[in-house]
Amino acid sequence: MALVHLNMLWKFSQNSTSANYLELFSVLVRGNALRQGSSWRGSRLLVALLLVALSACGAATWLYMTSLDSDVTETLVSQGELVAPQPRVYSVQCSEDYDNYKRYPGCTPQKCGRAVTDGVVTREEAQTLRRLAERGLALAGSEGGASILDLHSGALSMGKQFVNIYRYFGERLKDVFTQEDFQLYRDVRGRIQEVIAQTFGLDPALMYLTKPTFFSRINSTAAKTQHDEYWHPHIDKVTYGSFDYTSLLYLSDYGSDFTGGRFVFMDQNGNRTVEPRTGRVSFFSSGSENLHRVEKVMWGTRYAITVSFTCDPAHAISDPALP
Ligand SMILES: O=C(O)CCC(=O)C(=O)O
Ligand SMILES: [Fe+2]
Repeated sequence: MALVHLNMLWKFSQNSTSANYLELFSVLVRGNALRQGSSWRGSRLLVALLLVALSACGAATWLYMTSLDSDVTETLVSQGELVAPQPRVYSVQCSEDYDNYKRYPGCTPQKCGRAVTDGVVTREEAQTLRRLAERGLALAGSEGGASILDLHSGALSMGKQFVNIYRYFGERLKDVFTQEDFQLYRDVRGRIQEVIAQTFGLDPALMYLTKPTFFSRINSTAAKTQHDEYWHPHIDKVTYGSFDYTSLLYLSDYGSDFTGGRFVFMDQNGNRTVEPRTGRVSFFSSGSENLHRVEKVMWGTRYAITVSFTCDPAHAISDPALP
């Protein structure tokens, strides 16, 4: 279509000489200049004034809209930063959620907030855990969205459901995971527990690992079941019940391994994001003071581990172990 138009224009221009065009143009310009003189200058001034007024209106509207927009995003920690040796801590007021549960002195949140540290798990350790996740999830995986491997219960996404890796793969698992892999998971879990206790002023001996604790792999393929829709805003204490402190250990890098997939705290006055970085631990009290979501992954693959703690010994689980 566009080609036909271009051809027509070309043929048209062949029939009129450029001299004719120039003559016509100069007559028009001279005629206009003589007739319109000062009124032309006046209308140019008017147009300029109109443009200035319009830009001022535009700027004012933009300022007003951004001040109302609750979607304004602040980056708490970017991928490129290295937060070490001390965690970066942001305090928030505790919600009343904890009042609905039995209180455990030395553990139940009295101080709430969120924190990020790159000083607890090394990049190498995170890469080893990532390879563990890759091998485990390669056994099956969901049909899209997020895939989960829970080393404690053995739950592994398979198509639209879950299988139990310990039952389904039995002895063959020894070719996939080593005792050292599980030892590393236990070490890392212990260090995360320590840093959470230090940050929130708790007794680490009164905190217990709780379920689910899982590796997640997220890519940009469309989720086929609700299970695999990882992006919904949620409160961990509501979603998982037993959680008092949630931690996330990231096993890949925002920006180079994947895009999208930032972690978003959804506060009343705006969003605050944490950009995943290999070896980064992000942790927070699990009540509604920390409503959050994960952005949809646009490109690449994002790996993370969710490791969470309860104050209620009845909800404690033992560390995952190879059978
Ligand atoms: O992977 C993340 O960054 C967050 C996952 C999450 O919100 C959860 O496991 O409850
Ligand atoms: Fe969550």
